[in-house]
Amino acid sequence: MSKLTELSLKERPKATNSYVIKGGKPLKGEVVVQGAKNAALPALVAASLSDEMVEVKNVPLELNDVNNLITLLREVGVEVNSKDETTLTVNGEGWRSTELDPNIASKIRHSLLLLGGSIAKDCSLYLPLAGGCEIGDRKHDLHVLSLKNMGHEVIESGEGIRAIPELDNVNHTEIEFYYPSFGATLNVIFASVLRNGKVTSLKNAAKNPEVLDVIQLLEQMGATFHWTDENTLEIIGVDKLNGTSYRVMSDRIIVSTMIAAIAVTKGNGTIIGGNENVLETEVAIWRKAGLNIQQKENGLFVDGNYKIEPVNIETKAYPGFHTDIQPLHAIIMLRAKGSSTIKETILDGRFLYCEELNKLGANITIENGGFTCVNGASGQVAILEESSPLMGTSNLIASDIRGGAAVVLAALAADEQSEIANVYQIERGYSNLPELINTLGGNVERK
Ligand SMILES: CC(=O)N[C@H]1[C@@H](OP(=O)(O)OP(=O)(O)OC[C@H]2O[C@@H](n3ccc(=O)[nH]c3=O)[C@H](O)[C@@H]2O)O[C@H](CO)[C@@H](O)[C@@H]1O
Ligand SMILES: C=C(OP(=O)(O)O)C(=O)O
Repeated sequence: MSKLTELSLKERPKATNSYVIKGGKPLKGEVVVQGAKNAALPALVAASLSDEMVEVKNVPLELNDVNNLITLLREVGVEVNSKDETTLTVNGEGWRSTELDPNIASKIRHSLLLLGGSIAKDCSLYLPLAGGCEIGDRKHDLHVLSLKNMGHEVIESGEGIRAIPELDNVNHTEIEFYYPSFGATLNVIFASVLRNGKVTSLKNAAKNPEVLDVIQLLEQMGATFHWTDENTLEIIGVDKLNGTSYRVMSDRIIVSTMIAAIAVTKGNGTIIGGNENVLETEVAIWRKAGLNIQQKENGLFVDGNYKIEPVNIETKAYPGFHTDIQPLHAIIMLRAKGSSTIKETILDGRFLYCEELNKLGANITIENGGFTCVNGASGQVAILEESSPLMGTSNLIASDIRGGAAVVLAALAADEQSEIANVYQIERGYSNLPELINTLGGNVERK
């Protein structure tokens, strides 16, 4: 078993600054997607709640966010080792009270989950403000209020959050969310699973596939959950969690990325590991738009060589249209005959990528939608009109993970060459986007 040391991290290939994309070719063939970042990150925190070794398989180990979380877990005393290219072993016996390094904690959103983790392990934690994609005001009030409701001390300052477990105060707790926050649901779960004999009831819990994946891992570790109605999750605390081995689900956002890549280049191919059960709303919309998408035994087959009709969408909590997938949907709509709209109701800053698409010749305007987003900011609508064929350009910028990936896909559909900078953002969520695209016959080079 090799240890992921600082040295081995330094020995990783030199960071890529930009991608050079030569467009104009239909993507064809078969491609395999990696494990889901947004399931793997919480799975690693869940695994750290046991004092025994938990093996987590199908972890996208090359991702910047995964490496940052591993560093933070080690800072709090958790032992994390690599077993092979996609498997980590985690042992949480050494959890200790810590103040986390702001340089790392502030780079990722899911550093927030260490709050629930540390409380579960009866350790105090100072967490500098979490980061992640800059896609609007990303609030954390539900995280803080829930932990306080459970009886713990949580002190906020402008720079960070300090959580101090008060396990003697803990009793049965009822919590209700005004919105099914993904991260806050996980924090409630983590802070509750080890409260032996105590029940936490969470109304309006997030039920997205990544949360259900983590629940499945925790059940395998001996945790007890019960859905008392469609949206209320009861967590019945146990006194210990055992070691196990678990495989993280495939990344449904990368599956969607490859669907959009095939669609915008009018190609066809199979995305191995694709499962329409976790993309029901999105796949139904894309079929309505005209894509031929078929579930096969080994994945999703997509034929993009059809006329695309405009379809209007609105992002919503699962099972609604996923906000992370709307930039990829926009790429499919670039081919539509007629205008379409995207209403973003969850995060107010998610349309930065549209400016980059316009540099390639797209015809998108952003309007104030006259509604309020989940985070309280005023909401926007993107209006996508038909445009002339796209033309490559060299001054593209990746603003965030999914917006950045969307711009790469648009450049694939453009004539001539493009270059996109700031791909660190893309590589927080896609370790091998150029390789995935090149496997299908595309041409994306790292620079
Ligand atoms: C690492 C990870 O898995 N990130 C995903 C997760 O982020 P994250 O866990 O941050 O997303 P949430 O579901 O918590 O947030 C969604 C919305 O709720 C608001 N909110 C959230 C918490 C809170 O305490 N108060 C509050 O108002 C946020 O500002 C945002 O407007 O879900 C997002 C929404 O599907 C995705 O875009 C991210 O890819
Ligand atoms: C927004 C995302 O991630 P994060 O919450 O980590 O910024 C994402 O995965 O698209």
